[in-house]
Amino acid sequence: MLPFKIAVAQFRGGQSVSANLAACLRLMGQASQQAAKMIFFPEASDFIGNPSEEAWTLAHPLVPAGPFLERICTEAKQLGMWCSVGIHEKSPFPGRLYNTHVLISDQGLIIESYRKIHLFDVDIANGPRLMESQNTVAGDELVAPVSTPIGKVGLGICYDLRFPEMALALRRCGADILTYPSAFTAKTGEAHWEILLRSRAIETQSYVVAAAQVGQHSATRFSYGHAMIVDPWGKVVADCGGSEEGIAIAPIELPILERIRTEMPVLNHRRYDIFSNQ
Ligand SMILES: O=C(O)CNC(=O)[C@H](CS)NC(=O)CCC(=O)C(=O)O
Repeated sequence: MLPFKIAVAQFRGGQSVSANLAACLRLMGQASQQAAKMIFFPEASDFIGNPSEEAWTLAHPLVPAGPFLERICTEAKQLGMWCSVGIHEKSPFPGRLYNTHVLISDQGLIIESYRKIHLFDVDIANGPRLMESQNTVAGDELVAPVSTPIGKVGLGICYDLRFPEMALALRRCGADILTYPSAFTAKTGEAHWEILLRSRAIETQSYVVAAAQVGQHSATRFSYGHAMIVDPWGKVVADCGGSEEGIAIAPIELPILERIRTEMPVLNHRRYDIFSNQ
């Protein structure tokens, strides 16, 4: 049997949920034409760059899901395509949201969700100053990798990819594919994005799939793009580039992953007797 193909997507999100939804549906159509079994969308695919009071009114819980997620689920079912998507989820704390990664099956069902555990509170000279925790509540759970037709998918989000202990924990829990829907800043993206993604792939010997926001979202917000797929050897096998909306396709070949893990069994070589597991 041929390996399943997946599509990693990028687009320039904005404040309008309907415009962002239209972009996602366009990209799902393209992925379907190329026979992708699963599509991966960026962090904050529902909206990005809105004032926080407006974000609170636009966000929905997962149950019942809001119109954005409902429509993506319907399309996933119609096309028979699995889907990973980053959205804002309304939290029980007034005015505050979770930054959530949702996994949808080819039956259009929400199979799993993960709330970002590392929040991006940074202040870089001549670079971004973003205080995510001002309107976002951190999740506090790692979610077990999800069985899908392409393999077991471990869920992260954006800034999480800077924390190798999380990637390794997902690998120990059985992940074959690590996913980081993202909205990386231009400055940090240029310096770190590809290196971080390849590092997580090499050290966990897993596929890494990172969908991305791209381009200018608002006067103050610009994302780096380069949505990509990295194979378990650390090779970039798909890259959407730094400017355009689009998808890039690659096959997921689990036999290659198994061979790499067998030939160099780094997981078995870890010295937890010296370096604590925690
Ligand atoms: O708030 C939203 O609506 C969407 N969320 C984001 O854009 C998040 C939090 S501000 N961005 C990142 O985590 C960038 C990380 C990054 O750029 C790095 O680690 O260098």
